[in-house]
Amino acid sequence: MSNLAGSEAGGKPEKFRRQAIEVSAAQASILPYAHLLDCERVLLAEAQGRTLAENITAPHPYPHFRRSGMDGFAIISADTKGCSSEQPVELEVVDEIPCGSLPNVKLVSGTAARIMTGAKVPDEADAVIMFEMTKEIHKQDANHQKKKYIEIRREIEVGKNLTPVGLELALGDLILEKGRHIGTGEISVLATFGIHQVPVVRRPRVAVFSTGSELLSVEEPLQDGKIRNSNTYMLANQIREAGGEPYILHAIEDNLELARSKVAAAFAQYDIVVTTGGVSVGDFDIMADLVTGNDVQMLFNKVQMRPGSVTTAAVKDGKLLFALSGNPGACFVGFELFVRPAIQKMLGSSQLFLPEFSASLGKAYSKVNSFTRFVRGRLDYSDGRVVVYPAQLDESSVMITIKDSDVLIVIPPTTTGVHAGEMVKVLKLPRSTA
Ligand SMILES: Nc1nc2c(c(=O)[nH]1)N[C@H]1C(S)=C(S)[C@@H](COP(=O)(O)OP(=O)(O)OC[C@H]3O[C@@H](n4cnc5c(N)ncnc54)[C@H](O)[C@@H]3O)O[C@H]1N2
Ligand code: MOO
Repeated sequence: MSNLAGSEAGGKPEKFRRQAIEVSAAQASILPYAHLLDCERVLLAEAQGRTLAENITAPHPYPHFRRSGMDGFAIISADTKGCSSEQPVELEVVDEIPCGSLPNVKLVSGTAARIMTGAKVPDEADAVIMFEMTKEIHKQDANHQKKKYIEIRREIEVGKNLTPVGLELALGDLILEKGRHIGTGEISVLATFGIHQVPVVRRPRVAVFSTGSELLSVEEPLQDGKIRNSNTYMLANQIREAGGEPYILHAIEDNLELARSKVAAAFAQYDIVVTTGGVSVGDFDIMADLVTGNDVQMLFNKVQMRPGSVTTAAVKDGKLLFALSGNPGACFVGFELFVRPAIQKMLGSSQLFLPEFSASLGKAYSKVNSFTRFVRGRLDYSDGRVVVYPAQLDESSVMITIKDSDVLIVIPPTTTGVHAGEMVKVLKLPRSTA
């Protein structure tokens, strides 16, 4: 279906007269519309990957009791003063303290308590000597009662093998700050402090539309001239990685009015709408017109970047609409640079953008460009240095190298290309282990 409904001023439709803005300006224009979402509580076992909605402070010190670091004997260290192989000291073993139990007997000078790793050390003891450094001796007293002693042949210093109260955290310490992504270490902390209902920010609900009559659904057999809709699934995964909840909706047909009503309906239900394709200047590229309607405020429709120069963003009913390119490489990059920060901001995250670092370029990159390029790349750590290699095929239309990429290499506008060995800025992709 034709889409010649676009506003035509001066002969050419609006979509041909776009003003390319800088990436940072485009990113900044989005953020005021990404509002922090409300808090919900989830079970600890389901908290992985979520974002904390509240500061968590320590409800008790950790550890909260003095703990033995070894299997051995709790002793009063002063009893070992001056002892040696020539002058060993003998202590009577008067108690046995397994993990989880409390001491039964008050220790006095000359006595020791057998104790296991992690058990509470008797208050009177100030050190633990490990089994391997003692010799057990069995004796009978005058009443023929069996008694156990340990022989110690060296001085033991105060505090040896003993973990003090609050070594890791004091009562009231800030343990985890709101906005923090919950990963393995955070889960361990939350479990330690008994926070079994975790306050997290609700995930943004992100609707994904594809456009284009060339698209087949993934279960359909291949047809000549058509391709399967891979971007929708790629985007759904990126949304999940960024902390959002993807909702795959039916494709938008190349019909402007129908598209408008579908997008409007989506905004009633979802926090963000993302589309892929139909954003360039082709006869059936309706997204350009869709973002110029009365009820839609366009933020940008061209960015000084490759791939994805036609990436478009708009606001409708106070919510963000991202119209990403249909070319898989451009769609991928557009999401990471613009949609990810919006999702992260809605989650209250402290890290909105992909983390940046510098690395040496492993292979010359010779393409010239007046716009900044975000080139898919692979990290290599050989010879103790971080080197990045641009993908062999990095065209906007190429899909296959996305799977091999850890990073986006930022190549500034250049007329000469960048030589091997030059330092380049690199953006870490979420899948990266760097
Ligand atoms: N005359 C001009 N033509 C083009 C320009 C231009 O400035 N002037 N820009 C080019 C650039 S750069 C890009 S990038 C593309 C952007 O195109 P669209 O975003 O409008 O996307 P489509 O035309 O719909 O599709 C492009 C390409 O991607 C494939 N595609 C689309 N959707 C999907 C999907 N869901 N899964 C997988 N692949 C998809 C589609 O079949 C096309 O091959 O425009 C250039 N043209
Ligand atoms: O700018 Mo197009 O969006 O990739 O190459």
